[in-house]
Amino acid sequence: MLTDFPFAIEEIPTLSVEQMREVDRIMIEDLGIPLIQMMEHAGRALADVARRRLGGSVVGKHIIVLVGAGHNGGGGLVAARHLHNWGAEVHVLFATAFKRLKEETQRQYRILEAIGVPLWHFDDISTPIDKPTPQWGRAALVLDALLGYNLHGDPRGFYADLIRLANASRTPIISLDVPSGLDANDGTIYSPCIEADATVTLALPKRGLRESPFVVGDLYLADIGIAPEVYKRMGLDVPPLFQHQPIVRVRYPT
Ligand SMILES: NC(=O)C1=CN([C@@H]2O[C@H](COP(=O)(O)OP(=O)(O)OC[C@H]3O[C@@H](n4cnc5c(N)ncnc54)[C@H](O)[C@@H]3O)[C@@H](O)[C@H]2O)[C@@H](O)CC1
Ligand SMILES: [K+]
Repeated sequence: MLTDFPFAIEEIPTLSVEQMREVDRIMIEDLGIPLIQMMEHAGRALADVARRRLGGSVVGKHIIVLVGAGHNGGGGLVAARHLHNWGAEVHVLFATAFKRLKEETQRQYRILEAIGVPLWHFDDISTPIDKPTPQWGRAALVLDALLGYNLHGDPRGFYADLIRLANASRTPIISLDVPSGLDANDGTIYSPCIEADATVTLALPKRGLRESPFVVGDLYLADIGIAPEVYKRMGLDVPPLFQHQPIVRVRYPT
């Protein structure tokens, strides 16, 4: 199912970051759908694609989840929880301190802490940053939930360190929404940028994804429950993308 190519990217409206923010605003403020609900769908979709790309089961598989301060990070923490529940050995690496996390992301952090999923702040790990930490050698998969559509400029500090570590590890990477380091609006590839094997983007593709298939990898589109009325209100004509399944593959022009 997930391997179908029901839609070519040019058949689907691609959104600017500003339009995506407007989708969020209408959903939350006008329709009363809380962010945490969309975040749950986002993270669950990321976990589903991870399981599928690992052959259908994650039992005993070592998965590293890279998490930033924003809602992209929150989605990564949701995915970490579902993969843990499905039997994976999940390690979460944060690029920043708990107090810097956005409120909804802190909530997800506390849930994982209560469950007992290993949570590492990047500078807890004394390993020199230029050598992959031991887990990287064992990892079957890395999930990139460091930066989403609110990236501004070159990734800084531990974000940059984790991006370099992930790329250097040669472990397959699945990015949430956009590969961290790629500008969701104009496709600028900042330095460093995650080189994803796959990207699970949310609701509709962001414009920047069209320009750079080589860092995006295989592109999946995940249903996070956006009502068609939201797009109508924005003057967007969106086909019924998720009529058969909650996640669809999107193909780039050959
Ligand atoms: N409708 C949607 O599209 C939804 C989107 N969600 C997620 O929310 C994300 C956007 O969330 P946010 O607005 O919190 O932003 P992000 O999660 O994209 O990250 C912003 C954070 O990263 C930091 N940052 C930005 N540029 C940086 C740089 N160059 N170096 C280091 N740190 C940097 C900022 O300080 C900020 O804390 C989307 O990408 C998506 O993953 C979902 O949670 C909910 C619904
Ligand atoms: K990301």
